[in-house]
Amino acid sequence: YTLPDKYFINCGSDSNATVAGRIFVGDTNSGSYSPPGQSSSLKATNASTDTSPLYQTARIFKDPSSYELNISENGMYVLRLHFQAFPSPVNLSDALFNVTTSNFLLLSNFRVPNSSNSPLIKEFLLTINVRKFKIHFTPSQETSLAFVNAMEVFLAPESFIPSNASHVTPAGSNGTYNGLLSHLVLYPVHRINVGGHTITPEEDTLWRSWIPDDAFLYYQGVAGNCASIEVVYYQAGGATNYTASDLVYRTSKYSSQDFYPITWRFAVSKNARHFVRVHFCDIISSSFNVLRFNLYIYSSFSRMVGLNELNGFYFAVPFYYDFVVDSDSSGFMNISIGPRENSWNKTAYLNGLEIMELMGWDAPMQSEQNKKRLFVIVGSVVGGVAVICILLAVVFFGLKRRKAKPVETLGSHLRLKVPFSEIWYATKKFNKKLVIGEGGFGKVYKGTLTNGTKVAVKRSEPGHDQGLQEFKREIEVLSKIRHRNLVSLIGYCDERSEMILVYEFMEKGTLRDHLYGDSEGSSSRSELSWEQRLQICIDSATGLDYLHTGSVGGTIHRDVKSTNILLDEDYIAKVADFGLSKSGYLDQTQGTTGVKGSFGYLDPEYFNCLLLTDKSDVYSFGVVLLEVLCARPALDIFLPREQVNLAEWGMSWQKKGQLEKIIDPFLVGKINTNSFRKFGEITEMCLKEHGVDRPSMDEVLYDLKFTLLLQQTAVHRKPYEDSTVVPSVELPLPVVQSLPSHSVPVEEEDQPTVMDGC
Ligand SMILES: Nc1ncnc2c1ncn2[C@@H]1O[C@H](COP(=O)(O)OP(=O)(O)OP(=O)(O)O)[C@@H](O)[C@H]1O
Repeated sequence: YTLPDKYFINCGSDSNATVAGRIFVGDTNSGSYSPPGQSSSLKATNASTDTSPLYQTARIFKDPSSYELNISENGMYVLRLHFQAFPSPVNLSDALFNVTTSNFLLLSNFRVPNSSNSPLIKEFLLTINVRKFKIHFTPSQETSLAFVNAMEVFLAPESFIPSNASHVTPAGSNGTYNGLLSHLVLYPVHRINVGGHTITPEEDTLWRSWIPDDAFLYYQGVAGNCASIEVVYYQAGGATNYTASDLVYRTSKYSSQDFYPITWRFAVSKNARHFVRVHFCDIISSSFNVLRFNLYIYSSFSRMVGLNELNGFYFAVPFYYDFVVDSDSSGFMNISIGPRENSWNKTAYLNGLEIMELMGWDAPMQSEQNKKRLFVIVGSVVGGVAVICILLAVVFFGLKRRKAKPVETLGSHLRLKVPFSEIWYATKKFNKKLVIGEGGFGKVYKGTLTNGTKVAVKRSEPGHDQGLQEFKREIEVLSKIRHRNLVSLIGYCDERSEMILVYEFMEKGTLRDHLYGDSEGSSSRSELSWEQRLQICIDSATGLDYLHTGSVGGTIHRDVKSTNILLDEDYIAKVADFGLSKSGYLDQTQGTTGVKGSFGYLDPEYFNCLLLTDKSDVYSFGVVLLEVLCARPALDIFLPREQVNLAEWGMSWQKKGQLEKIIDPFLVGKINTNSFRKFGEITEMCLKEHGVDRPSMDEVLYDLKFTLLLQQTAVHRKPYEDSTVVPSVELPLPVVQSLPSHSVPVEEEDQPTVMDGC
C-alpha cells in the first residue's frame, strides 16, 4: 500500500509542518494546489510552543471558496479536516459554515466551539472518481465566515471498505446490504480500542485516533482487560495492519467464566444507517481455535465468533466482521459479547470497534438550507435541469426508503424488548434468593433495573406447562393495554431462546397471600379489613371490566383467581397473567384439551360445553369473592367431601341463607348486615350455572361499590343507631332490594342492621 495521491495541507501557512511522520505543506506557497482565491490566512496570537503548528494558522473564507486537488487514482479516500478556534483578531468560534464536496454535504451549519486545547478533527471516508476533487467552504450567512486549519486527503488501502456487508436492523438480521461504496460517505462516530489505552495518530498506520472503551460499558467493572506484548499474526483473509493499529489487536476486554455478557452502549443518530466494524484477536487462549462466543447487536442479532480457519494454526490472528446496522429511535446502539449456551469455554472477548454513520442521499435532505446549498453546488456541476431530475429522484427514493424503514413496519411491542444482559443484572444472575414465586410459566424473580425500577421477572422454564403461546399472548395483550388495575408489562426478552416477561413489581404480593397464605395456613397472612377487601374486589372488577369492554375490548382473561390479583404498596389491586386470555369466543369445535384455566375457578358451562364468554371470568370472579369472604382456597382436597369446592360449599350456605356461618373468623362481627347480604347476592349471581344468568362485570362492579357504601355508611353511624347481630345467630336481615344489575337501592328508612362491632 502506497499513497499515490496524498495531500497533507497546513492551511493558512507559508511553511511546512511535520506531524506524526507526515509533512503538512503550507498552502500559501504550494505548487501542486493553490489556496482558494477569495480567502486569507490567519495566525494565532500568542500561540504557545506546545501548540502543534497545524493549529497556529488557519485559512479563512468570507465567501464560498474551494480547494481543488488533482486525483490520479479512483477509489476510497480518507478526508480529514482539522479545526481549532485559536485566539486571534478574528473570533473563529463565531464562524458558521458548510463543507461540501461535489456530491455531499459533509458539515452543515458547522461551528467550532471556543475550545481549550483539543482540536476538532472531522473524518470522512468517501469514494472519489473525478480528476479534480473539490472541497467547498461556504459561510452559512453573509455575515459569517468559514475556516480550516489543516486537511488530509489520501487514498485508503485497497478493499478497505467492502461493497457489501450483513445488514442488521433493530429487529434482527436483514440479509446483505449492497452498494456500500457507491454514493456514500462514511463518517466515523466511534473508534474504540477495547481493553486498551488511547491510540494516537502517531501510533496508527492511517493516523487515526482510538479511544478506550470503559466509558461505554453498560455495566462497569464486569469485564477484565487483557494485553499482550507479543506480536500479532496478520494472515491472508484476515485483518491487515491498516485495518487497525496492531495496538488495537494487542488489547482486549474479556468475560470471565461466570460472567455473561458484556455490553457497550454507544450514542448514535436515531433511525440512521451505520457501518460497524468489529475487531477481534484471540490473545487470551492458550490453545488454537478453542473460543466460541456470540456477538450481539441490539440484542436481536447474534453471530458466532471464533470458529475461524485463520485461528487454526496461529495464536493472535487479527480478524474483523463488518455490518451495516440501522439504529433504532433510542439514540443508542448496544453491542454485546457473550458465551454460547453449549460452549464449554465461557470466555468471550473484543478488541476494537468502529461505528461510522452512512451519509448518503438522506443527509442533504435534512434541512431546507442544506437542500439549497446542495442545489447550488450540484447545479454548478451538472446543470439545472439535471439537478431538478436528480433532486426529484432523491426525494422519491428518500421517501420510499424512509417508508420502508423496518422500525415502522414492526409490531408496536418491539419497543418493549429488554436486553438479556439488563435482566441478568436486574436479577443478580437469576439469584435463587430473589425468587418470589413460581407459576405455570416458571420462576418469578424480584429485580431492579438499571434505572432503579423494581420489577418482577417471569422466566419460562422447561417442564412448565405454559410456553411460547402464553408468552406471545401476554405481550400481545399487555403491549396494547395500560390500566391502573391491570399489572403493566414493562418489557420482555426473547434472546437466546429465552422467554422472559418483566412486570411492574407488586410490593404486597397476591391477594391469596393476604387472605390465607399457603394452604397450610401461612403465618404471614395479613388481616385485611372488610372495607379493604371490598376495595380490592372493586379494583379487580374494574380491571376485568376494562378487559371486557375497554378500548381494546372483548378480551376474556380465562384465569381469574386470587393469585392473579396482585396488590401494590398502597394495596391497590391489579389483575395479572394474561397468557391464557382470548379475544372473542372460543372455537366451538375445540376439544376438551383446549380447556384452560385453574381448577376451582372454572366456569361449569365452559368446562362442560366449551362455551367461553366474558361470563366465564364473572364465574371465576365469583369464586374469588367467596375466597375474600371465607379466606380459604377455591379447592381444598383435605377437607370433607362437601367442603372441597368452595363455590359449591359457599352456595349451599347461601341458599340456606346462612352464608355468615362460613366467613373468615377475622371478619366475624365486623361486617355490616346489608353489606354482607349484598355481597352474598353478588357472589350468588356470579356463580349462576348459566352464563346468561350471570351479571356482566360492570354490573358486578356497580354492586360492589354499593356494598362498600353500605359498609361505610354503617361504620359512620353512631352505635346507638344500630342494632347488632352475631353472624352465627340467625336473625332476619332487613330486606335489601336488588341493585342496578338486578335491583334498586336500599330504602333510607330501612338503613342497615349491623353485625357486631359496626
Ligand atoms: N408483578 C408481580 N409482582 C410481585 N410478585 C409477583 C408478580 N407477578 C408474579 N408474582 C409472584 O410470583 C408468583 C407466581 O406468579 P405466576 O403468575 O407465575 O403464577 P400463578 O399465577 O401463581 O400461577 P399460574 O401461572 O399457574 O397461573 C405469584 O404468586 C406472586 O407471588
